[in-house]
Amino acid sequence: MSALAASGALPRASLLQFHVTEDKAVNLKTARSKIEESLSGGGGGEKPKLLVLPEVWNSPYATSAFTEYAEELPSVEKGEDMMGSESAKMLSEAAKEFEVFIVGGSVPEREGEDIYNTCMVFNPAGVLVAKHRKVHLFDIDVPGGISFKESDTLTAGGDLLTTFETGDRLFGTVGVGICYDIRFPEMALLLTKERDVSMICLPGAFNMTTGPAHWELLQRARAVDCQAYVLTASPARATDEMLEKVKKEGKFPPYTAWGHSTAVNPWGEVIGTCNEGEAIVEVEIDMRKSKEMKTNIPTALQKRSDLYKVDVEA
Ligand SMILES: O=C(O)CCC(=O)C(=O)O
Repeated sequence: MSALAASGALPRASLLQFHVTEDKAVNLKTARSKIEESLSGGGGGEKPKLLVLPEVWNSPYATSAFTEYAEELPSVEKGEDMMGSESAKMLSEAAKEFEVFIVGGSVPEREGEDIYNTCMVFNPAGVLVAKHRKVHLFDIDVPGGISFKESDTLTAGGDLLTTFETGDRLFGTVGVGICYDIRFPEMALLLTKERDVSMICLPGAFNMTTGPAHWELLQRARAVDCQAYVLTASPARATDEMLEKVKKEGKFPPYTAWGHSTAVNPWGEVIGTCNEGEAIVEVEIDMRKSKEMKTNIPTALQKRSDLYKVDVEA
């Protein structure tokens, strides 16, 4: 039995769901205060060791806003050089101060002429350890439902598999995707096949059409496909009053997020979730459950690669 099991102390992770406004300074302040709140340890128990923030938390979720709010972000290779990015600086400082892994939701990133939807991950020393640029852009048109075209302003990332290491006493190898990426089982399957992830974190911002139908379903599906935990964090849904204000005074079209930040275990069970308002969802993670599933139902070994392949280009 591992020391972890003997002490009974399983590591915890928290999903931070909060409102996003048109005011970047306010968004930075909100995110920082939610990080602090999630680690204030009211119950006297173990503090979470990993936090997940929502997709696009420093800017309105509007294609017309991304260029204006975009920041040049550091690269993993450049370590602590934050390139003057306020968002990277805040996340790095908070990770270091509170000694916690932060999967920093996503923010619009500028590199040359291109704008990406990018997730940065900081380790408890405040070092950038992973960066994922959304690979599958959210371009859909559901008549009578939702039309959105991220590719109007965003460029898709070219690196499919993003992971970081937390060690076997925490969450093992963790994969990262962003929102629409969750619809592509091949990506999740490759995270398992190539990197043997125990957990996949996906900041997201589903909507009122696909949210009720697919948000939880996709998370449970990916958890069972990959035999891993799936953690998502969404912005809180704007209240009617907030939406009215944006419609009257706002610069960008309003976006109504589904909310419902959720954690699913490798068995496919929802172990933590919330409604549409601001929330902090804290869950226990037992990465041995992922290993157990992979041993007990060894689908990875039973694939008929003679008949079909899920493959990644080097
Ligand atoms: O897949 C969906 O239905 C929603 C995706 C989305 O909102 C996003 O990628 O930002």
